Amino acid sequence: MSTNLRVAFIGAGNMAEAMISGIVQTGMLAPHQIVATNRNNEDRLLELHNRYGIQGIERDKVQLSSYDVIILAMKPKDAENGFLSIKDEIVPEQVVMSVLAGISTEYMEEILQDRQQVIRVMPNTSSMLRQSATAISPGQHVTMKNVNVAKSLLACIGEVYMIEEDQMDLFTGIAGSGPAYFYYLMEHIEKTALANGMSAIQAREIGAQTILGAAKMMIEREESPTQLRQNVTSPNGTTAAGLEALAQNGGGKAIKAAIEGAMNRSKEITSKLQKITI
Ligand SMILES: NC(=O)C1=CN([C@@H]2O[C@H](COP(=O)(O)OP(=O)(O)OC[C@H]3O[C@@H](n4cnc5c(N)ncnc54)[C@H](OP(=O)(O)O)[C@@H]3O)[C@@H](O)[C@H]2O)C=CC1
Ligand SMILES: O=C(O)[C@@H]1CCC=N1
Repeated sequence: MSTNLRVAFIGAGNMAEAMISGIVQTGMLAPHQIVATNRNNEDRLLELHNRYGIQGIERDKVQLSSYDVIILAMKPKDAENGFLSIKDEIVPEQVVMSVLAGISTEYMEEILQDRQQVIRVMPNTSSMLRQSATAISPGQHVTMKNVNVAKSLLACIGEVYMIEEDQMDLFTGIAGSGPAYFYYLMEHIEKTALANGMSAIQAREIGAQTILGAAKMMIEREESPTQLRQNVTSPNGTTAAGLEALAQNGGGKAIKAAIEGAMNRSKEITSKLQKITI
């Protein structure tokens, strides 16, 4: 499905690129319907233009009034500057999405004012291959039409989940930050494989295929993860030995700590920013 929608990314880093890559692949928007801008890295704007055909334009040359959707994608520490920099150029009919961790719709509405339509979004970098798990929480002034626009735009980058905003920190801990936990796991798989004589190329391919296969089983089969794990585990076999070593080394606790660590950091960002604005 193609549309006339025009989308502006304010912030042109890793997350913006992953989303642009996914959106352009679907053909829902032609590249010229997308602009990306940043603070001052012109080489990066040219790079995105060369890779995806989108417009990469310096901030002061982007006419925000001609875009339907504005997606903020700078770091949370730059949120205040970022939001204030668009405030006087937008109207409430436009929808402002933010992918910033810890930035609430309340913060966005307060800083932008005028009953601005806002949506908090948490994608992940698997957007690059259209495999993101993306959450959205609409603000209080956004129309159902624009929620649907957001859903169909974000469907270009993977699965979309509409969640209550009080679950957004947890979602961030599981899915926004989540790919990094699997990359970390993979780094250790590779390291161990190399230390035991396997080539780096083989280790990467075999480790990734194993993670992919397990993920597909969890998506396509009805058995619980516990059942799927038990199906791999023969009594007194190799998996039992591996799982025992994992438990003895705090594997489960480490996963819980990782998710809660990220979740708590998201909450901390929210409360620190509230202190700045109030
Ligand atoms: N990376 C990830 O996996 C995910 C990230 N996010 C969120 O996405 C956001 C961006 O992360 P990421 O892409 O990794 O960060 P990057 O550091 O890669 O990119 C940040 C971008 O923001 C730009 N920028 C900063 N301030 C402004 C401003 N005032 N106006 C316009 N552009 C500005 C920077 O421009 P310049 O280089 O010119 O300074 C840069 O292009 C974060 O808030 C993060 O929480 C959400 C989900 C996943
Ligand atoms: O690390 C971060 O803060 C961002 C948000 C989720 C993933 N990356």
